[in-house]
Amino acid sequence: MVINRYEKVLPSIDVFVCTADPQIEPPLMVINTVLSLMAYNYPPEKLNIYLSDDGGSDFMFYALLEASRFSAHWLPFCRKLKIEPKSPAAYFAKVCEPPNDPVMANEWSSIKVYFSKLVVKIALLQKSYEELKKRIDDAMKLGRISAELRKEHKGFCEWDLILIDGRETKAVDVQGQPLPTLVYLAREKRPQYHHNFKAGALNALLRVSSRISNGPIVLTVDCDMYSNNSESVRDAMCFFMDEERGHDIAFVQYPQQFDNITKNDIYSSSLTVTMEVEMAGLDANGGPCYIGTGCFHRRDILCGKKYSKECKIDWNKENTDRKVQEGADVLEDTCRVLASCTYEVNTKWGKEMGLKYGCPVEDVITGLAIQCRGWRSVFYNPERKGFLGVAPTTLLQSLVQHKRWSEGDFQIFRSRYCPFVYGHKRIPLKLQISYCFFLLWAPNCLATLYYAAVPSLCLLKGIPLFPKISNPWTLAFAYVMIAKYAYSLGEFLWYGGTFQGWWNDQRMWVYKRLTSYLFGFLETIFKSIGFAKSGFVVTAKTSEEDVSSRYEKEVMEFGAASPMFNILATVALVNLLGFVAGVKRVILNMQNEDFNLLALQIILCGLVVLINLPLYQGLFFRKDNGRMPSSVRYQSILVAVFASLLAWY
Ligand SMILES: O=c1ccn([C@@H]2O[C@H](COP(=O)(O)OP(=O)(O)O[C@H]3O[C@H](CO)[C@@H](O)[C@H](O)[C@H]3O)[C@@H](O)[C@H]2O)c(=O)[nH]1
Ligand SMILES: [Mn+2]
Repeated sequence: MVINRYEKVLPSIDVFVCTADPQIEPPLMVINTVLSLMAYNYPPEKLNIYLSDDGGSDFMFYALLEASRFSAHWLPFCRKLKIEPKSPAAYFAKVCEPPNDPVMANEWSSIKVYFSKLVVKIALLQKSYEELKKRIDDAMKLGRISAELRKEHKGFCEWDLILIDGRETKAVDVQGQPLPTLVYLAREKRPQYHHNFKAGALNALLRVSSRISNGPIVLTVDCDMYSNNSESVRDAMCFFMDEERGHDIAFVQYPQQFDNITKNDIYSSSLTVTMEVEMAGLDANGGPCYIGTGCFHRRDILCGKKYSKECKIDWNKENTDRKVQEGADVLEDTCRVLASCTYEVNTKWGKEMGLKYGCPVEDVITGLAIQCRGWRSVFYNPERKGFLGVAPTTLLQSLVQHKRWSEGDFQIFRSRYCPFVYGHKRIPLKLQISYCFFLLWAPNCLATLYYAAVPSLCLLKGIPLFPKISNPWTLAFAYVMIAKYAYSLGEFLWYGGTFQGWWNDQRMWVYKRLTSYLFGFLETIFKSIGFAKSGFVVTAKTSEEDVSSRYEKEVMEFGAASPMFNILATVALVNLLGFVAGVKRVILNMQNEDFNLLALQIILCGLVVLINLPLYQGLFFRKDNGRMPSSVRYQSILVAVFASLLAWY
């Protein structure tokens, strides 16, 4: 293996973790991610972990401080027991019994006690912190860490960031082995400067890390995506350090996979087919897109370097060139400037350097630009999953997430980065087309909207839209439909899904098109004429107890009112009315042509009704808090009845 030959010259790596909001991304989850990354099987002096906290929360800082202390116990423990995964929460959730060996068992128990205490401590603190915050006017910003805790570390008062300086001799764990460097960064923000969400955070990290450790390889991870495989760094290095084919590789992308998927995956959030089939397809057509998390980059390329035949890297040189000499205090001063909100004004950051600004999917557009500069990317999907994250656990969260994605993707299509224009002669045609498979999600809503509404409305009046069922051309329709769905079912089952899971996936296919893509489409149009501003709605990673218990039971969660639900409920009701009217018409006029004329339409309507069963249940039959809010119920009944009456006359 390349990696063994290169052990001495392994490049150092800077791992970037982003978090934005301590309320919906609990610090405890974030530090578990950080700890799992610190425990990579990689020389610790070459491993540097950076946490960007866009929430700028004292509380997150405190949790990270605790994590840095805990790591001195946790890392030796991981080494000794060779455990996997190396996120303490994920590990202890899976392994409830100590090992058989009595000495090991002792250690196991004591570390578990330490960790449980840490969990309780942080949980209690967060609880009192949140209570405090609630009581005190938010604007006063008084809800903070107690004075006693503040005295513990100067980072609470000053702008301090290096929690563990791997270069220092005292940065060792309880066994005397070196610890990886750990850095906390809360970049400066001011209302008059756009902070550019995650892209801005990653660019600040790129600059700051270049002063502190300057690793030639950078890994970006979302705060919920803990490392599930401690070999990932070494595996990725094999691609970059390959003597024959490594020189033009810009990034190695792992799939996004999740820890909290239920058996039948009610919101279709496992993205199995996307990750296993579509990403692999992109890989075969020229390289996967960058999807934000679980991705190893070469720093210079991420910062804008163009490809040329001569740029072979010498990993021997790479390592000695990059050593940083300054002491921690000087470094912190330099870094403060680099992370200030004015630093990027009139620079190329966000345009030609680093991650691109102004697009809700900063990752995809940045990856596309890198590929267009002549670089290759690699998709790597090992058997033991590399990263595991938290998938949305309510219908609305899932729809909102897809709105951001489809909107961002469509925005790329309409921008100067459109693969057919910008990618012309830069990337292969097949890759341009593959990109558009995703970039054109949003306008896809129009066809689905038509098929979900018009045939059922026409059915009310008995207007036929499709060929007669006795017409031989119907066979062509039938063939396409049956082949398509049989194929998709086969694909789904092949990758370990269940039949019910596939059915749920079909439902989400319809729902995403009727809401997420529609809103994404409209917002892109509004934005281009200056009516809307870009945002980034962070996906929640926790939920209330009854919500998560419904998620476990795979009961669809509606709960809050949202215009998205209004659309779904109205379409479902129109189809129900259309279906009933169609069936009635056929039964009443048995002898005449009606059946022959309307059969296909009735089948389509019937399928839409069938797929909407959980929605009718939420509208009319459920009593729990997750049912459809009554405002949505009344409004959608009103609109559906009105539309049906219009269609009737
Ligand atoms: O202003 C912000 C907003 C978000 N984030 C972080 O960005 C990450 C992704 O946010 P999340 O709400 O989890 O979005 P997802 O839809 O789950 O993210 C997917 O889609 C994003 C692009 O839309 C990519 O950036 C992500 O890597 C990818 O996992 C999280 O770690 C956030 O903490 C920030 O650091 N600053
Ligand atoms: Mn996420």
